[in-house]
Amino acid sequence: MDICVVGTGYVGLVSGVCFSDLGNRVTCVDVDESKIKKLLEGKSPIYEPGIEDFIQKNLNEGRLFFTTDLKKAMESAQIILIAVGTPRKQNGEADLTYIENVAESIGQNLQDYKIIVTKSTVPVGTGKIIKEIISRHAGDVKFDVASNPEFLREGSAIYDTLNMERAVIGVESEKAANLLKELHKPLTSNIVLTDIETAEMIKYASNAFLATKISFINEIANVCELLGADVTKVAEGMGYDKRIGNAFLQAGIGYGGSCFPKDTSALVAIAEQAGYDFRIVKDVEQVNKEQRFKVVDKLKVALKNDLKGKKISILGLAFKPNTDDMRDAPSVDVIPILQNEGAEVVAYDPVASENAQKVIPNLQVTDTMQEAILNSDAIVILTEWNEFKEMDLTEVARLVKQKIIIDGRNIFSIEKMEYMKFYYASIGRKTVSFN
Ligand SMILES: NC(=O)c1ccc[n+]([C@@H]2O[C@H](COP(=O)([O-])OP(=O)(O)OC[C@H]3O[C@@H](n4cnc5c(N)ncnc54)[C@H](O)[C@@H]3O)[C@@H](O)[C@H]2O)c1
Ligand SMILES: O=c1ccn([C@@H]2O[C@H](COP(=O)(O)OP(=O)(O)O[C@H]3O[C@H](CO)[C@@H](O)[C@H](O)[C@H]3O)[C@@H](O)[C@H]2O)c(=O)[nH]1
Repeated sequence: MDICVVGTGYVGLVSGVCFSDLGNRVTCVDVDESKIKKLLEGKSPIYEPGIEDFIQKNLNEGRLFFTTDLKKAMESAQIILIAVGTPRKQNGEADLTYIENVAESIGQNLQDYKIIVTKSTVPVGTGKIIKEIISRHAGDVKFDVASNPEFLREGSAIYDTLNMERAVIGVESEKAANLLKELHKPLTSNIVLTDIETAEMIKYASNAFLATKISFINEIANVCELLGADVTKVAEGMGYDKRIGNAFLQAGIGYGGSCFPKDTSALVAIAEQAGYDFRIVKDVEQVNKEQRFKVVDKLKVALKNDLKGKKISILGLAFKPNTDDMRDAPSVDVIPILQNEGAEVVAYDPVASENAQKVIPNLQVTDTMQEAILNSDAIVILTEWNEFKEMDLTEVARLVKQKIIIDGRNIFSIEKMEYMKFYYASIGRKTVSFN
């Protein structure tokens, strides 16, 4: 098939690259000239393990193209995938400016029948808005709109796409249904065929449910701390029950990233506009907002409320491992508090330092973990990179000034920390103190 993908962020780029690897002819369009220039050189504007090999292979084999020219890109396409951003507005709603602009441009350039598919996460009813905008410009040219929400995770985006658990296809014509089913055939046999509004809702419901699991286990963790129970064991004990499942039960400093925070607040806004008060999701958001500050409280306890002049080593800046994405990362809220309290904050992240310095003022970063923890008064773990899980604690003990670790991601066992004689405060488990 011939596909045009609009937007080369995570979703556009990864779907474009994967569909092209499956033998389709794919042209990816972006208004950002610097991104297209990089992509034409086979370089990825986003950090995603394995993506550059995929880009280069498909560019070389002549199935993958990049351009800033939407008109040219959509000329021979049967399917146009819209994958532009839908960021959060001040009032919590999804901002549809990019979507509406793309719909205008598609309408202005539509010459023959195409299916215009929204992969971006958009409020229920957006498919209708896109259709209206395109119709205004398209004259007599026939087209279909469809919804095909994306479920990939950053850091495992290619794997998630090539091994997708389901494809949700929201359509209003049989022709569109057949073509989109055909497109997804090599990827999954679990195709949920529905109307456009339902498909749009499936995406928000999925993200809000996963966010709910996280806030739920974090509240269990907070109660565990008060009662002396261990949340990691509680999660394990719950997770064997297939009705519950073990995924998304890792307690910590809560969720961040480009999706859960904005999509939960968009769902609250969508419900509100429909006249419904979505109480559970509002509480999920509130719990999550507070959870990231647990590490600050624990650090203050460890350092007896005196952060002034203390060297605090932050390990992990990105919102999760295997990405350099800083959108809604806990580090963005945590680090300025420590700086304001007079601490000397030094941070290390395997890939996100450059992006972090754009959003956290006066952030001092190092090239290695060892430099970051040298003479440290306390280490604070904000992201569970493998490099941190595998750190040599004997070496750490030698480098730091005080053997204090505040772990926002529960990466070490309590037993190991007791054995190594560290002060170790984590989430939802007992604190290991100096004897
Ligand atoms: N990031 C994820 O992991 C993920 C996963 C599933 C769904 N989503 C959803 O997918 C959508 C895209 O997310 P993202 O993280 O890939 O976005 P992003 O913001 O990283 O990238 C969007 C891209 O679209 C480009 N763009 C904007 N207007 C354009 C136009 N008129 N023409 C061409 N290109 C244009 C931008 O320059 C940018 O490169 C969002 O709705 C998001 O909620 C994201
Ligand atoms: O048990 C868990 C699992 C995750 N997280 C946090 O939750 C956030 C989101 O993690 P993850 O879901 O792995 O990353 P995303 O790349 O944001 O992916 C989510 O958001 C995407 C955008 O909508 C969806 O496509 C994916 O299906 C959905 O998992 C991160 O901050 C994680 O640290 C936890 O705190 N505990």
